[in-house]
Amino acid sequence: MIGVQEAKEIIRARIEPLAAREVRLDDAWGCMLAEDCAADGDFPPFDQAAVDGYAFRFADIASGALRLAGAVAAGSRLPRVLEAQTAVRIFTGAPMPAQADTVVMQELAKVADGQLVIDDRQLQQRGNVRPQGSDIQEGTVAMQQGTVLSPAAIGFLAGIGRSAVVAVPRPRVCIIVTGNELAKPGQPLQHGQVYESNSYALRAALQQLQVAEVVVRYVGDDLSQTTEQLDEALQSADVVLVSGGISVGDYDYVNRALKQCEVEKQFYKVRQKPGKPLYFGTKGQKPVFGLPGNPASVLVCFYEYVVPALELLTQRRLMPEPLQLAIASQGQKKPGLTHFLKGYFNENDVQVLSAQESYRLRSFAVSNCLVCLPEAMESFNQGMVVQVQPLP
Ligand SMILES: Nc1nc2c(c(=O)[nH]1)N[C@H]1C(S)=C(S)[C@@H](COP(=O)(O)OP(=O)(O)OC[C@H]3O[C@@H](n4cnc5c(N)ncnc54)[C@H](O)[C@@H]3O)O[C@H]1N2
Ligand code: MOO
Repeated sequence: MIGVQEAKEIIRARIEPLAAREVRLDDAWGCMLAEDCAADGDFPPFDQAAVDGYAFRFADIASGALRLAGAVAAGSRLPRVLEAQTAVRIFTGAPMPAQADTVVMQELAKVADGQLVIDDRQLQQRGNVRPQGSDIQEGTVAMQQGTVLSPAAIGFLAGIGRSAVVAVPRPRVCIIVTGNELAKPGQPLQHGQVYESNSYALRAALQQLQVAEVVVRYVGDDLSQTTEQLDEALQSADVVLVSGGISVGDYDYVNRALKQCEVEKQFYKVRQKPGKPLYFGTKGQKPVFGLPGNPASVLVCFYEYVVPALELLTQRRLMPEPLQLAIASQGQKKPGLTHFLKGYFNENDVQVLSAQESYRLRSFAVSNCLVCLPEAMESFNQGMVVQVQPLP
């Protein structure tokens, strides 16, 4: 059995960032750009009217009245040339006619007897025009490698005509839920059954981090079923999480299925509570976690080991920074295992919650952090400073 730090170091050493690939813009939100994106043209692609009003040549105002001659709507594809001493009706986003260089807002102008009367003292040449290339010019870097694509970044890239980018993709995570005793929430329970909750907690935790695409598969306590589902998951997912079946019981088939699927064991069992029978292996580059099935063990192992793995795969920081805080109560602890306790912290201290057993989520459900008590510790006193991992 290995210690927590050693387990974390093995994960750090074995996981490589996901290879960048072409990602459709529709799927690229939250992904990290792996290329500099240069603009293929000028944007805006032509001089545009910035308001609804009238376009004309500024110099013509000095030479007398402007006659209204036609209109240009947004989307108009017919190139137009402005004749001398004329103005055209124009609308926001419409292409400026050649020769026109200024737009007056319709609220500050009127047309009388076919002639434009301007009442805008502030108006200057090129006023109310968005010049071609004023947002970005052809060949310039629109967005740099390493940028995490926000909704606005996705919109910006779409606006310069990109439909795909080379990016570190969102990992596809497959959760395999094992257990004959599991019933779906919402269905009546038979004797001996419990409600299946691990896939719900894991899916929600992954949704909250917004880094992964999640698929859930269910298997009974059966070696061939487990092997078959694991095999398919290894082919379609970037990360495989198995819930339960990793301990030493007669119906715990996950270890054998992992061997049959030629997953290379990197470690099994960690000196920690909860989650002692945690398994980590790799198939090629793909990480596989066997998460001990007790609901609190699954989630503790997710936050302590799977999230760091996702951070390595996606090259993004996902967990909040750990804190050092004074503990608000005293208590005992068995030496020889690192304990991860469900806690609640505020700016002053951290409270260790009751109901720490790994079969129950009651305290976890209202906690905001995990309190990490080191292996050698035997007891803790009020005021002792401990490491606290805030939950996302
Ligand atoms: N002889 C030993 N027995 C056990 C040991 C041990 O070292 N020696 N370790 C214990 C520890 S610690 C844990 S944690 C569990 C881990 O066991 P498994 O990973 O094989 O998990 P299961 O046996 O399948 O389930 C454990 C427990 O959790 C419930 N469970 C499982 N899946 C779900 C789910 N999706 N939703 C809700 N609840 C679930 C399951 O019904 C069991 O009660 O092993 C101990 N035993
Ligand atoms: O470690 Mo198990 O996770 O105690 O229940």
